Amino acid sequence: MLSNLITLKKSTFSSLGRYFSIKLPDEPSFLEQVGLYFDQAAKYTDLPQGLLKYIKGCNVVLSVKFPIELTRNGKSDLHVVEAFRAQHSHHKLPTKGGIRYSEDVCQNEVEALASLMTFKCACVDVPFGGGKGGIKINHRKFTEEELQRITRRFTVELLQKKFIGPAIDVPAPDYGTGPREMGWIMNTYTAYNPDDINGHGVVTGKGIRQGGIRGRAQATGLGLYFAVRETMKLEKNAKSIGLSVGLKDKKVIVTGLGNVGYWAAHFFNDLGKSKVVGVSEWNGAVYNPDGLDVEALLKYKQEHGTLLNFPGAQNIPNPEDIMSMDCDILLPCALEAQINKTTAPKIKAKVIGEGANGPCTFEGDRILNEKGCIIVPDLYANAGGVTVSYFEWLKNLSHVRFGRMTKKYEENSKSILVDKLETKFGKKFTDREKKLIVQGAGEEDLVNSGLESTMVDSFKQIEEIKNTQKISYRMAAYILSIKKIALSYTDVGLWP
Ligand SMILES: NC(=O)C1=CN([C@@H]2O[C@H](COP(=O)(O)OP(=O)(O)OC[C@H]3O[C@@H](n4cnc5c(N)ncnc54)[C@H](OP(=O)(O)O)[C@@H]3O)[C@@H](O)[C@H]2O)C=CC1
Ligand SMILES: O=C(O)CCC(=O)C(=O)O
Repeated sequence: MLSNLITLKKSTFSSLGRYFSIKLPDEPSFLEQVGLYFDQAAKYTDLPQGLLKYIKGCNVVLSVKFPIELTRNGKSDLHVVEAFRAQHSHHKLPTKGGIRYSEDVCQNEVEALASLMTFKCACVDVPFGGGKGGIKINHRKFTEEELQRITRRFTVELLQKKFIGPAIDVPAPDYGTGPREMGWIMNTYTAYNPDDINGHGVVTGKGIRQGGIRGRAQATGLGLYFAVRETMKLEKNAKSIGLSVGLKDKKVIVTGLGNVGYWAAHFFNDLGKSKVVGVSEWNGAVYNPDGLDVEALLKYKQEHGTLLNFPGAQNIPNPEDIMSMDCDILLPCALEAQINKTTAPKIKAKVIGEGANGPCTFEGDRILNEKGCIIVPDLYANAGGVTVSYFEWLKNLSHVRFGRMTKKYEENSKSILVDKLETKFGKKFTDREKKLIVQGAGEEDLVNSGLESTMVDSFKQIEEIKNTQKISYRMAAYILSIKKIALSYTDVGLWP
């Protein structure tokens, strides 16, 4: 079956599913928007048109419909579930990308998201092709048991079509999914493939007990923090938007207090010493110009199911309105197209850090650039998640936790060094100093350091192209990615 799919590259299997994503009035679809960015960037390369066309298009898309038995109001009936998985590029394998649960899921959306995954992985040197999947459901309307049956059934559909496996295609969390869903997928895969010793590597973003990695949950938010931190470190950037260098005391608004949004808010507060003044959710937003207590806000959301009426904050009933409130940095961390032709002119932020995929439409991006905003683009800014997913996959293939073989050895040898230094200089370190110097790196330390180094190195590569060509960060990131993907094809040539 896989060989069939591969020979039918560039075709799609969806005659059944809804094709188009939510179309804003007068704006192209999500997939067309990614195509427009790609075409704009491609003009800065001297790559042949045929190769560019191949890199741009989505290789294969699987569209399935399957039945689930549901009981509603005491009556049992079949409910038909629609789901998709797109593999945009096989220039590196496995393909990689999240699975989202949302009522807006459609073929156009998963293709757009899968292509962003290809460019994202290339941008930060993560050796995967791009993939993305989605189940068209409102996860809030199903019980945990029903969600489990839907997830496991979709996994079986993927298995039957050879669309999943540690060497083929490796899903991860996205909007509406998390470690729980990844655990169900892994358990279903390993039940059908008990002889696959690398079975745990079939998904990333799993819970730690299921073979997940410490630091994955935080990774996208932390990566977003590193990305914006690097951008605001540069004096020329800060000057161009009339702000001081750095993140300290900058007013931040976050849309979506989910996995990406919460951790981004946490790190901007904690590490950046910024002030989170506004946060939105799908059913409302809250604003406080003196700063919100992010940890208390998350607890409030978990207890009340809403952010509204959070003590000391002003309610903003329409979540979209939060984007036009006063702030320096806006972090869109919910769904795509939030910043568009209508909302972009009202935005007061000078810096946009794209935690979500595709939060700015092509027109929204044009308007913000015209206003002089700095946009740290999705394909770089939210790449922390897939970077740490790569580390998790490596952990699963090597069957050992990072740091397990080295931590104690490092501690012993550094203790000897500290003792020698104390004897030589006749002075003692304090217990705290000693602990800091001696402690060996554990899994989370190594993950965070690998993530920071990835985000810093990629920023330098993007910055160099930006300066040479005098273009936006988005264009520079696309050019960087397109050139890397092209090289992986031209290095080996075409076969057969
Ligand atoms: N998870 C990851 O590692 C990565 C995710 N991304 C992207 O980040 C974005 C968010 O993903 P993730 O954080 O994982 O998803 P989550 O499901 O964890 O969080 C999304 C949050 O957005 C809220 N929300 C929904 N609609 C709106 C709205 N109209 N306005 C404001 N908030 C809204 C949701 O509310 P509620 O909880 O009530 O549903 C939820 O809290 C997506 O675009 C995803 O593709 C990108 C890279 C990696
Ligand atoms: O962690 C991954 O594999 C992918 C995360 C993701 O879906 C994304 O970056 O959009």
